[in-house]
Amino acid sequence: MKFTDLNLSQDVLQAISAMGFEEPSPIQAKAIPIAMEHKDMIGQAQTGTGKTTAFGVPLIEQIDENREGIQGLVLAPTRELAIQVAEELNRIGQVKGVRTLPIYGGQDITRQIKALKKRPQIIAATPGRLMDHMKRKTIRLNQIQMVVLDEADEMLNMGFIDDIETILAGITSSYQMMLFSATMPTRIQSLAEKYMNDPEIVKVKAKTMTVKNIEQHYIEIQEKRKFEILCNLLDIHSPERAIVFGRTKKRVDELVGALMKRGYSAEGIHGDISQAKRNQVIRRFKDQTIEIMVATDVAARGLDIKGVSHIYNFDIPQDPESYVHRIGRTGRAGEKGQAITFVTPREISQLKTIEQVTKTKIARQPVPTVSDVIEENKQAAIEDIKKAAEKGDHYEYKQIAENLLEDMDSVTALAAALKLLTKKPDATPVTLSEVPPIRVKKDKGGKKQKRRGSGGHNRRSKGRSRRKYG
Ligand SMILES: Nc1ncnc2c1ncn2[C@@H]1O[C@H](COP(=O)(O)OP(=O)(O)OP(=O)(O)O)[C@@H](O)[C@H]1O
Ligand SMILES: [Mg+2]
Repeated sequence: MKFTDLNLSQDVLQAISAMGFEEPSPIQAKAIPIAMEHKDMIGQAQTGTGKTTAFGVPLIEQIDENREGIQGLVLAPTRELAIQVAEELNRIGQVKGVRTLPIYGGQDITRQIKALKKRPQIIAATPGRLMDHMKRKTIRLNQIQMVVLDEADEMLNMGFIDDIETILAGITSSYQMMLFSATMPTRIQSLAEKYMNDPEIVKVKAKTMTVKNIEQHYIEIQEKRKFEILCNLLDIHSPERAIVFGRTKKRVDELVGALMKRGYSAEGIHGDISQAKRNQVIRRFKDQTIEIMVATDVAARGLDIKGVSHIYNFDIPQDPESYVHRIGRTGRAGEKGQAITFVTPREISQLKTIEQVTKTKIARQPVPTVSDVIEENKQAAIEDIKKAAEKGDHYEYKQIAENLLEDMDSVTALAAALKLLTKKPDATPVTLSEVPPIRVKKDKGGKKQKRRGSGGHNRRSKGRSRRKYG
């Protein structure tokens, strides 16, 4: 199957080819023709398999670029995702001249109002900020023809459902609705169908919910040993880019501090960090100024960052869906990735639930020791020497080396040099607060505790909080 088989306009084909996509991914091949027939649909495919373009192409195709008014609306659960989706839609719409504006909390609203005057045809928004604009009448939803809920199961979860209903009720035109996610629990799917008109379910079937090119392991470990072991793993793996997921905002802050103390380049993202700072962290993570991003679940969904080679679940995720999305930040678009989850002895049943629901076997891995780290560092020192020897710019050391070898044999000299070159694990003392264990109790109706809030930030739960989001 080729993109040219999908009945697309020259403008969109040209944009897709400029994006470097050679052929449609399975979800794109399945979903695009159905969406182009103006049908409501629920699209489900694994993480990192191109769902954004699967809804982006039909969205752009159906926009009349010469008409005023917002015709397309994409809702996303976090600000970073709204920004990212807008970027991708702008790429797809580039040749056709379709403009998408991200609308999200934490950014100066007058700046957004100014940008809205340039008449984007699509907005990619977080619900909270969109509702602000609806109240101020700076965004009108009387021309909407297409609504997409990206991360639909999350958007229809307890924390967002009222906002979604308010937004949908504010749309006065008739529209096509598309829902996308890598996960779609049955409960949410039946709820979703209430908002849609006889939707087509478009699923890319796979044996497991998680992507097969992600190697998955867990390490059973006591709470207080987690940090040492994380450092050992980071030293052994030397990840290109890694995301470390922690359970709470405080946890994330403490982990960033502790990692920095040990000399790692890490920064954090969660809901209490200013949006400007959050955007900066993502930027610095993308350009590799920092190698480690520590995050709450605010970064679990949808984010597409090239070169994320490792995911560390410092704290086990609250539910199987969260696990799928967190580890799905690696192994995207056919790349390989590794995911490691720390499990305390009392959390083993939690791990079993994740394995059952995701139909995945997560292999147990022994706890890496300091001698594993030293072994790895020795190898690294040898590699460094080999590289330096190949480079050949050590002329001025040759005479000293020869002098040295008059006093001792070459093996002794080299062994001593290797010992000096081998990095010692950093043992700078750090302390982390204990986190309370997760509770997976359900309330009487079997529903999740209600989460409230907007734009993926400051989402406070009423009463007992069950799930802490950034
Ligand atoms: N047809 C294609 N050919 C090659 N690469 C593609 C194609 N479509 C999308 N991609 C790339 O694949 C990556 C993942 O795409 P995308 O973010 O849309 O995945 P997703 O299915 O939405 O994942 P998630 O469930 O995590 O949100 C992106 O970097 C995107 O540029
Ligand atoms: Mg996505």
